[in-house]
Amino acid sequence: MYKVKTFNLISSKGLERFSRDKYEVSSDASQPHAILLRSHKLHNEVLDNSVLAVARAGAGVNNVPVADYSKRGIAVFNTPGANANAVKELVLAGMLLSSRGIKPGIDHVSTLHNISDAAELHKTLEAQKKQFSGSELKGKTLGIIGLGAIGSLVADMALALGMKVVGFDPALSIEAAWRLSSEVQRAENMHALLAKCDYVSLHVPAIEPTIHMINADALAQAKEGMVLVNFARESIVDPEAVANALDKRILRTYVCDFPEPVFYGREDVIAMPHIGASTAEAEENCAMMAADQIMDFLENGNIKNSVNFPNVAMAREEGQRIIFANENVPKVLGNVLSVLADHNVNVIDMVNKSRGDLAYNIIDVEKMENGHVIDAINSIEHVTSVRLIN
Ligand SMILES: NC(=O)c1ccc[n+]([C@@H]2O[C@H](COP(=O)([O-])OP(=O)(O)OC[C@H]3O[C@@H](n4cnc5c(N)ncnc54)[C@H](O)[C@@H]3O)[C@@H](O)[C@H]2O)c1
Ligand SMILES: O=C(O)[C@H](O)COP(=O)(O)O
Repeated sequence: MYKVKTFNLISSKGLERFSRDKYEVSSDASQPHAILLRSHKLHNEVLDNSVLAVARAGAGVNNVPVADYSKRGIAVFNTPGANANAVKELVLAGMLLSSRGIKPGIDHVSTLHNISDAAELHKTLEAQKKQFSGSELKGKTLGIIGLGAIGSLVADMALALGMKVVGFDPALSIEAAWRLSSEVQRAENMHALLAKCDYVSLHVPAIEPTIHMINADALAQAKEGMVLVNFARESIVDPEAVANALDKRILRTYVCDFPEPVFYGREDVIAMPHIGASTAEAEENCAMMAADQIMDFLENGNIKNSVNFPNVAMAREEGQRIIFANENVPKVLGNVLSVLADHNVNVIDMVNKSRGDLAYNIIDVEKMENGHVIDAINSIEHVTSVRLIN
């Protein structure tokens, strides 16, 4: 029986993927084989040695200490693109809220509840509505920083609305480049993008090079009156620098999914409670993808959408499967094969792949009589985890 421990509310559509005869899934599982979570922060959790995999039902893995887990041979997964449409739609809402008097207009209407005569109410509203006029998105320029799953959908949406789109992504993958519309203009650097855009939307992961990438220096380059939209992470912007740019009217509005104390009381900040991915569809997509990835990893050792391990998949053969991870240094695979030879174990098929400092291996072998093989592999220098699947 495999045990999966959950944090956060995970969609039942995902939890139902785990068959009850093979899996025990609960928020209080002890000695779990896998963790399934959303935004719960794992940095302060002591993780049982039983854990083989951590799956983030979502995109951002900044709540998971990935580097520490890599050293322990724990595979970390996310669910690329599974919530991208939900975020894209809220980006549109954010841009519309920043451009039209939608929120103040609705608030104003609710203050007129004591006018009981319909004709008088209509007359008052018509007389006052000029305070809530705005401008259109069509014809304006949107800059997108980060053109991955979300950024590329935001680009398509903006082009369909008649906006011009400028993008910046120095780490763009080939796959993401294929997805991108040829109408997206490429900015040479972030400053060039900031200088010419009426709206700028951030879609980068929270990693060392992106922390506070929107700081005082960057905002000094911004086109006056720009709207900054941040559905990525709070740490991508320096909140003090954003507040300062709003004070100086360099920024017209800051739209974000990550409220900060410094923004309270400001009418030029539209802050939402991290609900970019909070749609039934996104929650289901993420949970189902994460559950499938955990099951294929636990049952077959296959890896898809890991953020620290290489993608590896090998069809199952008769016999048994040995799976091990190791530091990516010479001789480890050779030493493991020597152990198998010493114990008279016949190899049927194998795959070895590396990613950065890590290597991952699947070896299918004829059924072994000797129970000490796994212990022997475990004691080889640089092997970080090993297991046997029957
Ligand atoms: N508000 C929410 O609820 C919500 C939901 C989903 C994702 N997110 C956030 O959005 C981020 C992006 O999600 P995604 O699904 O598009 O991820 P993704 O991995 O598909 O795309 C991220 C893109 O950012 C690019 N990038 C990396 N460093 C960069 C840099 N320094 N400058 C410019 N581009 C850079 C990458 O090359 C990649 O193309 C996530 O990491 C997460 O933090 C938030
Ligand atoms: O990175 C993500 O996928 C989002 O921030 C979603 O977070 P959530 O799963 O807590 O809604």
